[in-house]
Amino acid sequence: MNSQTAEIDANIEQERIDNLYRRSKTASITLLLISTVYVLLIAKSFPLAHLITWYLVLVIVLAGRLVAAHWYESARNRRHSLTFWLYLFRFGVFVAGATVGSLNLFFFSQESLSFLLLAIIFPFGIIVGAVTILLDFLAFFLYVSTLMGPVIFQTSIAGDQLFGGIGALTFILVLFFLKFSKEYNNNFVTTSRLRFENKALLKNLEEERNQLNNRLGRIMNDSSIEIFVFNARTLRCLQVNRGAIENLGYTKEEFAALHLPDIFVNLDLHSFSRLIQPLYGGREVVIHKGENRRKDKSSYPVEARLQLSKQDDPPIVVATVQNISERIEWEKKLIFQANFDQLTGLRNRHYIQAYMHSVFTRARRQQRKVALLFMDLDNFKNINDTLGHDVGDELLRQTARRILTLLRESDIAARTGGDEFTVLLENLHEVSNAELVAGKLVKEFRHPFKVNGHEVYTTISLGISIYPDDGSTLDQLMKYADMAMYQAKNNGRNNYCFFSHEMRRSSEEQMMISTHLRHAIAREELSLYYQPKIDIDRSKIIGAEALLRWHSKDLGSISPEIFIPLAEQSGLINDLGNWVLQTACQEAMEWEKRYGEKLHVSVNISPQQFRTGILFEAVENALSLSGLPPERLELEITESLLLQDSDEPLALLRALHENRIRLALDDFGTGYSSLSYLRRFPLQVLKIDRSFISGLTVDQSSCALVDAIIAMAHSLELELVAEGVENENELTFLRQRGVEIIQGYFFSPPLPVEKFRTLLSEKEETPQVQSP
Ligand SMILES: Nc1nc2c(ncn2[C@@H]2O[C@@H]3COP(=O)(O)O[C@H]4[C@@H](O)[C@H](n5cnc6c(=O)[nH]c(N)nc65)O[C@@H]4COP(=O)(O)O[C@H]3[C@H]2O)c(=O)[nH]1
Repeated sequence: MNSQTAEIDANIEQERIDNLYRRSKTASITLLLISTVYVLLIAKSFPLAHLITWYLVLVIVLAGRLVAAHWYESARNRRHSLTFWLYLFRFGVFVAGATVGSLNLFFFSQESLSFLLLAIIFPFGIIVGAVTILLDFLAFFLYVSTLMGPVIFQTSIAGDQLFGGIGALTFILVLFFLKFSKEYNNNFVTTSRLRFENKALLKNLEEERNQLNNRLGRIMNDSSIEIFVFNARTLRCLQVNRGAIENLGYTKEEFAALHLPDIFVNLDLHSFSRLIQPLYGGREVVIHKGENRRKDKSSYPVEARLQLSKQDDPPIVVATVQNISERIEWEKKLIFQANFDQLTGLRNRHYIQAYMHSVFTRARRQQRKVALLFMDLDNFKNINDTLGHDVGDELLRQTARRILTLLRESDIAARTGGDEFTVLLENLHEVSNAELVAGKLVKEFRHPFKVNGHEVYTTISLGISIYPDDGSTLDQLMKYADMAMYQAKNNGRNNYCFFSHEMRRSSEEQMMISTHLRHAIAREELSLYYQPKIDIDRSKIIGAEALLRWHSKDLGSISPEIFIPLAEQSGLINDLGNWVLQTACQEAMEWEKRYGEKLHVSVNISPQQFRTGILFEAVENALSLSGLPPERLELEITESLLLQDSDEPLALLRALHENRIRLALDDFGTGYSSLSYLRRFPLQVLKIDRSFISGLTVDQSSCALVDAIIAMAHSLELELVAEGVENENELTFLRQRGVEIIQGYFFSPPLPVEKFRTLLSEKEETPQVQSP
């Protein structure tokens, strides 16, 4: 039995005994009254002295019970145990029952039936009352047996059948009363138990709730969050937790004199009432972001959750307040990270994207234009690769500063990519204003940068698009400015260019051509033409240059001068280049097989093919597939490749040279032709560009230049090829200066495979001018 059950049992016992003693007073007095009446009723039939004696005994017994009840009430639990009081009560009941019952023992008459009924009804009446009063079965049993025992005894010994019958009936009724009392007592115990158990349960719940409240109270009090309780009407501060005291610097007593506006900056009675209005309408919480003022008048940002308790009178507002300084700092950092470029501190692409909407709206409203200037550093990649990333980063930082010095405050500059910068010029009256800024920017970048001890030269190419003339979305404007920038680059870099719709058309056209070009190999639309190279002295074809042709089934014939740059831009040049290498090598082997001619074949190689690093493998592959000896393959490279800062092309050219592949420098004289790089690179052939050849007969300077190139080639022991020879005069000029190999329309244009084969099969000493 656990302590709670024992306690409940003790409580039930206590209640039962309380009940017994409490009711015993009334019961005793009632019994005295009934007995008095009864004695008076039978006084005539029995000696009076006996009856008075009995009556006195009864009075004494009942007085004893009253004293016992009084004694219990005044001294219960203090001096004696419950068992003592129960025994005492049972004893009292026994004595009282025996006293009353003895009446029928001593004063019984068999003369009259009415006496008999009276003698039975009298104790029965008492028992009926006792059933509900005597909540102790043993006490009831003692009472009933002592009360009724004498009557049953007297009737059973009377010898009269009727008397005997009544006695028997009385006995049965006594048994019934005993059973009833037993059940009544059990009921009492059960109901009391239930009641005490419920009470204990409620007490437990209450204790738990108090514990929880205490714990919550403690936690709330110790929390760093500030908690304020205000009178909702007067806004007087009623209660605060430790967090509030510590954060605001007031004492508890000082708080008691404060009102909400003393703590919450910018919240007076009126604005606060408006703020908490929804709480009266049923909303649970109102969130208020503002500032709290400390005692020293400093303030800090807070987020307050306001809740209303309408049950209190007057209603109270509980404000749970959190210092959000750190959160705001984080938010600021996040906003910065999301919108600003970490390296340069300029805005980033995300910012521009988010900002553009309002820029367009403003421009529409004010009927002004917006210019988007898009630029990149012309040789940033080289600087980064050769001088390192630290220099690259610093250069970008200085670029940002340089851009900012030229802009007005209302202009927006952003870094929108690696070395890409975007400038937004709002509020333009004239498009020419944008041109002015663009011109200043380009000019500014002509001055060198001082970066980590290096003097770095970098120019910018800049494209401009205009809202709303060129486009109405940021994507369009960016795309068009980008196109314009590429145009600026094509125009020779270091300048700016406005977007034009012509540009867009040509860009769309280029896009379309690129798309078709992607499928050109698979659709077998490509072919190679071969232009013979003639050894003038021997009047003999000594080789041929392979020139790519594309006849698109959808677009018709497209010049290599159009599709080769597109292939270079899109990266397709590698696939095309590999195809050219394989086809040309195989064809050169065909010439040998068919006509016994061991001619060399020249293939043009784009600088892009050098960048990917797969050229060497592609050359090896073409040679091994065709079986062409490497010394009969000539690769024509352009000057721009040799001008690259990187050592990669040089290493590759050396590797090709070591593998006995011939290397020719194409278009010599058009770029920065210089002796130094001619010496550095393992070249065997120099091709004089056709622009000089065509100028030979008309222009003295071309003659001088060609003379110089020839002298240079001879001094370096390089083989010379003059391309674009179109007439006798040019041929004579070149022959006189010792140029041995000629290529040009004068002898033959580039020919399709079959025609070139026919040319070879004819084996004419000097080929005649032919048409393709
Ligand atoms: N006016 C005139 N032109 C003459 C004469 N003789 C030859 N030509 C043309 O001059 C160009 C010579 O090729 P290129 O300078 O390498 O210039 C080539 C070359 O840079 C590029 N290209 C052609 N095929 C390929 C290729 O397979 N790969 C690469 N990477 N580029 C190629 O396309 C350019 C143009 O090629 P084509 O249109 O075939 O133009 C060819 C040829 O048809 C002449 O007497 N007078």
